Amino acid sequence: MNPSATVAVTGLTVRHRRTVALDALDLSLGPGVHGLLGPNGAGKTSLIRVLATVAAPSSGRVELLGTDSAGHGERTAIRRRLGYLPQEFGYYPAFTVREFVAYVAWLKEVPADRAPAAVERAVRRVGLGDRIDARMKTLSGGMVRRAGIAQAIVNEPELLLLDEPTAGLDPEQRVEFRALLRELGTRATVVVSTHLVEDVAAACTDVALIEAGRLAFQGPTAELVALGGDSAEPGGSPTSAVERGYTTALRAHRGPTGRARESLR
Ligand SMILES: Nc1ncnc2c1ncn2[C@@H]1O[C@H](COP(=O)(O)OP(=O)(O)OP(=O)(O)O)[C@@H](O)[C@H]1O
Repeated sequence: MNPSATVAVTGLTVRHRRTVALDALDLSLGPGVHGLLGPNGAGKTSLIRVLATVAAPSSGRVELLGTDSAGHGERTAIRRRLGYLPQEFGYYPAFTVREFVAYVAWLKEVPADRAPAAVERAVRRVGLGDRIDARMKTLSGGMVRRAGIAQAIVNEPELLLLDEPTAGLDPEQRVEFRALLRELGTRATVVVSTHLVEDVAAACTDVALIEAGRLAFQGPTAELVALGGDSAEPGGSPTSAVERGYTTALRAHRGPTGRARESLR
């Protein structure tokens, strides 16, 4: 396990009643943008929820930002330094975008003298500057998602966890959001769960592919692309190259029986 890792997970098992969502997973991540990929039900949300400290592991060890997250006090300290966008999140519909993001800044203990500027900067960074004083209930679904991203980055987190952040964003916003991700990943450890391979091709330095609660592939995006081999189609796009790598890695992980087995690396 890399000693400089900001996320170090060993033997992580998460069970929901009889379902094993994560099966003794080992994972180590450092700064950069990590695309978290996998089929429906692979365990992506279960993993992000444990990393966000909102769900407890059934067993295993989870070290975040150099601290074991098992202790209550440690979790509180970690939360100040992380940002989290859940797949679905609640908000007071009568809050303005500014109030919504400021409330999270307060929860994260952003110093009061710095909070107003931090809120404005986060809202501007997601392209909602002109709607900062609009009430949440008047926003479109994609705008609510962007407000959700703003609350996740308001404390300049060292660990940023985004569960399907591009769902509902229009194409222009997706392009801008990917640029923001790349910028955030120069300093922070960013984990983005997504089904959109375009997100991975455009914004992720690394990929972790999970299936049936186990790691099927982990490495630089270029390595996943290389696994897919040369394009059969002339002028194949970077997106189709990631798709081929994804499929090849999953098939190798499943083996000839078609069932998941040990990870590739
Ligand atoms: N609250 C729950 N109760 C029971 N089973 C659950 C619960 N949450 C998740 N599961 C199960 O755990 C497994 C992993 O689910 P999880 O949501 O982590 O997958 P995912 O990779 O995020 O899926 P998707 O791509 O569909 O969002 C699935 O089999 C799912 O049905």
